[in-house]
Amino acid sequence: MQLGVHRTTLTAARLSSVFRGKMMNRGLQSRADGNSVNSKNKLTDHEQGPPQLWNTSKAGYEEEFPSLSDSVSNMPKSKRRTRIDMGTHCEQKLEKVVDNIGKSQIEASTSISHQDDTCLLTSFRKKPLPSYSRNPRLCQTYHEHGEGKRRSSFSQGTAIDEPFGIICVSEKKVVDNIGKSQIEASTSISHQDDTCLPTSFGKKPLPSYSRNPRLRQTYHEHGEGKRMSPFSGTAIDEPFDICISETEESSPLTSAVNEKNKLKWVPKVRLAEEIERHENKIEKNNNIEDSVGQIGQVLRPGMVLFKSYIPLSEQVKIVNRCRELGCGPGGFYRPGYDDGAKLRLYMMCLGLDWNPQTRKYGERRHHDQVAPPGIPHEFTSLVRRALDDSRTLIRRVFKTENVEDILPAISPDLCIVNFYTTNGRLGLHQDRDESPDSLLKGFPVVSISIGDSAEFLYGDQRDVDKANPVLLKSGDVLIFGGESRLIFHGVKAIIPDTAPLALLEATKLRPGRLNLTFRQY
Ligand SMILES: O=C(O)CCC(=O)C(=O)O
Ligand SMILES: [Fe+2]
Repeated sequence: MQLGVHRTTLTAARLSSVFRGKMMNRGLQSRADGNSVNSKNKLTDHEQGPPQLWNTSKAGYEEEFPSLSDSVSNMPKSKRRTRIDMGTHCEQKLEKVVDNIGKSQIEASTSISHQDDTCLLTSFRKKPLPSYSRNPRLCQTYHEHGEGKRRSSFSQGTAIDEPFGIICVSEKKVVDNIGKSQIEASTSISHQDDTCLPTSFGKKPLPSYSRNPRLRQTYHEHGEGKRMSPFSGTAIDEPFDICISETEESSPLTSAVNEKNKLKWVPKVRLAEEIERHENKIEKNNNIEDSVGQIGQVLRPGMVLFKSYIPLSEQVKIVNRCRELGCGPGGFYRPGYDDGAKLRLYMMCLGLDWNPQTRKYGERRHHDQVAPPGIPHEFTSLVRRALDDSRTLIRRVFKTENVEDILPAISPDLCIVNFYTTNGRLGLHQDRDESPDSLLKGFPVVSISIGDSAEFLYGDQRDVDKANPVLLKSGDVLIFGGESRLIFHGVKAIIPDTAPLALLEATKLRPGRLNLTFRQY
């Protein structure tokens, strides 16, 4: 296929010059200002050349995660009180429900809409509200409504049965009673499989989530998410745990939700089979099986896929290590933008910090100014091994010794760890925030997948319809460098219930996918 074309028409030297030409066209040549950390923050969109070529990354992410602010800004201000981004499909409509919560009635207007992620817009009048977190019925209703598109409005005296306990409010003010003090809370919950992301609290005395056992518990029951700091919208402690805790595991709510979700997963599993069929077509031309039975495919020059490359035992170690690192301060958090849009994944950086909003690297994490943990040694060895193997594969396929021109070697100094829950995804984008030198040399990105499979897309343009799908399963390693370094790529969907059972048993990894991308700045 693609490879055949390249193999017959492009020599390695020519590939290299074609590649260099492409990079120059992108305006990088004049900005090759070296590798130093000090130069890291110099790259801006503006500097990076014509917007039509470069203005893609953040836009790409956001396109996949439509901003809530548009719908909010069309509302009268008085109604913009609460925003809930559940990030899920909602298949049922929330009906008008009238209820008393404690002694006061509330008025809430809720609207959920999204394409396949759900955005729940809710506004509450400023009547004193007792805690929804103390009303178990609300919580249950919330879960029962599950996923999908919904629009609902609650009129005067409407009942919200509870869920909003860990409620999902982003654009302000839910007035609540917790214990004796009233709080004004602005929270953002956003989930795929039920994530709550409280974002900010007013200055009235407020028991912290982490200090309020009931809230805390609900928070964990709801799954995941990192809370955001009250003032800056940045992540604060209590990071997202990529594994299911023992308490959570035994929670009847968790099992009920999981059971229910399983039914919805069926069509996506079929999708996985379709992708696999497509993949087999590519494999016919480009497969090479090595001595230990690993399949290596050159998808295009500089782009190599190793199926089932990482043994299960090693996958287990990676999950455990990521969990350990990710549970610490500054661990997994859900990145967001000023306008309220959020990425549909959780992220943690190792080696260097990457700020998705500014798209800049730094030696300290943008959210807490602490240096991120280093890349564990065992991760670096795995990357080195995968790169060696891919270069061997390329040498064989291209029958050339100039493998450096096609896929340069790297010593990774940064790793972005993403965790996608089953509703996670990532819009088509280019990885182009590394140093100009790194990009110019085509230093590869080495990507490791663990957990549920992903429908990964890649192509020459930011166009989903023209992109090639490839299924990335647990243990697969994808490498793109050289001529393919600036390929558009993204994660269209996570295919639930596809992670190896043994991995789940050994790690208690949540439903979803762990992805690590290693790069050299
Ligand atoms: O999850 C993946 O496979 C891709 C991740 C990615 O593209 C990124 O982190 O830049
Ligand atoms: Fe990427």
